[in-house]
Formats: sequence, structure tokens, C-alpha cells
Amino acid sequence: MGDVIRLEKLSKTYGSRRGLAELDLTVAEGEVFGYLGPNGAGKSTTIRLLLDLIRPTGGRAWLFDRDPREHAVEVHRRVGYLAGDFVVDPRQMVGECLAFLAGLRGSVPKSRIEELAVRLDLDLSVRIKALSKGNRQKVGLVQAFMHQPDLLILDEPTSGLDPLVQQTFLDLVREAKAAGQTVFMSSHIMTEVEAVADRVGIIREGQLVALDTVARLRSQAVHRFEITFLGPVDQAAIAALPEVSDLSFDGATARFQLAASPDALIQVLAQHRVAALRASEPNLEELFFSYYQASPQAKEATRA
Ligand SMILES: Nc1ncnc2c1ncn2[C@@H]1O[C@H](COP(=O)(O)OP(=O)(O)OP(=O)(O)O)[C@@H](O)[C@H]1O
Repeated sequence: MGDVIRLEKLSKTYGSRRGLAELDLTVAEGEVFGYLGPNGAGKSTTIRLLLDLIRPTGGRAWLFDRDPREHAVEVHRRVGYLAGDFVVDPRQMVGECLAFLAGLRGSVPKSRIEELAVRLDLDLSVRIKALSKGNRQKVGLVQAFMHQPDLLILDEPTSGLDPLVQQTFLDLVREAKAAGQTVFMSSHIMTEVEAVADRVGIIREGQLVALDTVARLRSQAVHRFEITFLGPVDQAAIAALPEVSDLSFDGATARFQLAASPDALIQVLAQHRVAALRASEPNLEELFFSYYQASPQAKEATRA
């Protein structure tokens, strides 16, 4: 499978302000890629550059191995795009607006629009201007998904959606992946990205500070343990575990966190009798906050 998105040293400055700095990234066909970062990190800038809605100050972007500047029509026909600031004519009825956009995309069966509207709980018979922010966002989602494009580029897709509709959105992403479509979605919410993405990139101040599979990030994330022993405990062996921190002993109970695979812990436990063991889910949110907060240089130093 080829790369659907390829970015090489893609950069954008707005006057003296940095939008994006030398971003190298590829997204493979069929992959769901989560693009995470706090407000102002450069997510929308990346997406606008990808679609040639703004021009880079350096570097290049390819979609489907094509330069979007030279093959705009071909590239855009294969993309479903939800802008972070999705706007349509507020005077139109929802159904009318979607039928118009469907017409621009070629052939989208009316039943497809109706099916998506039902699933997202969107009323097609009201005027756009009467819709809440969340309902307008649903219009944006329908127009992005309706023509089953090869690539979905979604800028903060769940913004303003209530939790039930967020789940429906995640189902739509899973279905798109199952159908072989590629998804590039930006977000500042870790849990939604974690639920569907194969790989995650974290951007901070215009720079990619982490890029990995969700599975590998999960294995690096912190697990908290609480273990109650029967009989004597080799405290030194627990204290010597790799990536152990926050260790305390309370009688026969040890509490600590581990930011590594539990393999070494299991080997220590095998030398003991254990009365009870509690392990928390890995907390990816914490890992991401650490990337958001630490400067890239500090993070690099921590890694080294
Ligand atoms: N048209 C513009 N003119 C000047 N600066 C801009 C412009 N667009 C973006 N920026 C700046 O570039 C940086 C990256 O902005 P961008 O909108 O890409 O971030 P983002 O990660 O999408 O955040 P948000 O979720 O808040 O939109 C920010 O510092 C922003 O202020």
C-alpha cells in the first residue's frame, strides 16, 4: 500500500509568527491518523497546506503522490474535508445544502445523505441558521463522509458534538477504515483519537514532538499498581524495577507506578506470594500532557 499523504519539511510562517516548522510525515493508505495538539499548535495550518488552501513558505506536500497545486481537481475529488471553521449559507435548508454539495461531488445517492442524517440525529428540513453549533458540525460531517472519499481530512471533527453523537462519529471512522478509506483527523482530545487511530502525531508550537502507534504509546504510558503480598517482600527488587516511580510501602502493600512493560515486575512477583493485585489502565492523557508541556528539547533530553 502506498502513502496517501506525504509531507517533506513542510513549513509555514505568518509574518514573523511560526505556523508550522519543517514537518516530515507520511500517512499510509487505509490508516487512521490522529493529529493531536493544543490550540494554536499548527493543526489547521497543516491541513490547509495539505489541501493547498494556503501556500507553504517551505517544503512540499503530496496527496495520492500528486502535488495538490498541479492536480487540485483530481485530488479534491478524492477527499472529504471538514474544516475547523465549517461554514455554509445559513439561509439554506439543511437538506438543500447537502444536496447542493452532493451535486458538486458527482453522484451521491439521496439515501446516503438520509442514512447519515438519521445516524447523526440531524434534521434535514430546517434552515442552517436555526441550527446549534453541534448541529452545524453534523452538516459538516455528512458532507465530508457522504461520497465515501478515499481520504477524509477532518479538522476537530467532534467539536460541539454531544457524547452520543461523538460515538456515532467514531463508528463512521471505523466503517471508513473497514472500507479501506484513509482518515487524517486533528483533535485536542486524546480519548477520541486513542479509540480509533492506528498512529498518532503530537504537534506543539508548529513542531512534531511525538509520532508513534497508539499501541506503542500505550505501552510507554504510566500504569499504577497496588500489590498486597503474603509473607516477606523484597522491597529492593521492586525499587530496582525499570521506570518505577512514586513507590511506597504500607505494611504488606506496595504502591507505585510503572512507565514500562510489566514484564520485569512479573518476574519479581513470581518470587513472592501475592494476596491482591490492582493495575490501572494506562493513562495516555498524562503522557500527552507531558508532551504538550515539555519543550521538544526537554523531551528529547528526558528520552536520552
Ligand atoms: N492567518 C493567520 N495569520 C497569522 N497567524 C496565524 C494565521 N493562522 C494561524 N496562525 C497562527 O499559527 C499558529 C498555528 O495556528 P493553527 O490554527 O494552525 O493551530 P491549531 O493547532 O489548528 O489550533 P486551533 O485548534 O486553535 O485552531 C498559531 O500561533 C496561530 O495564531
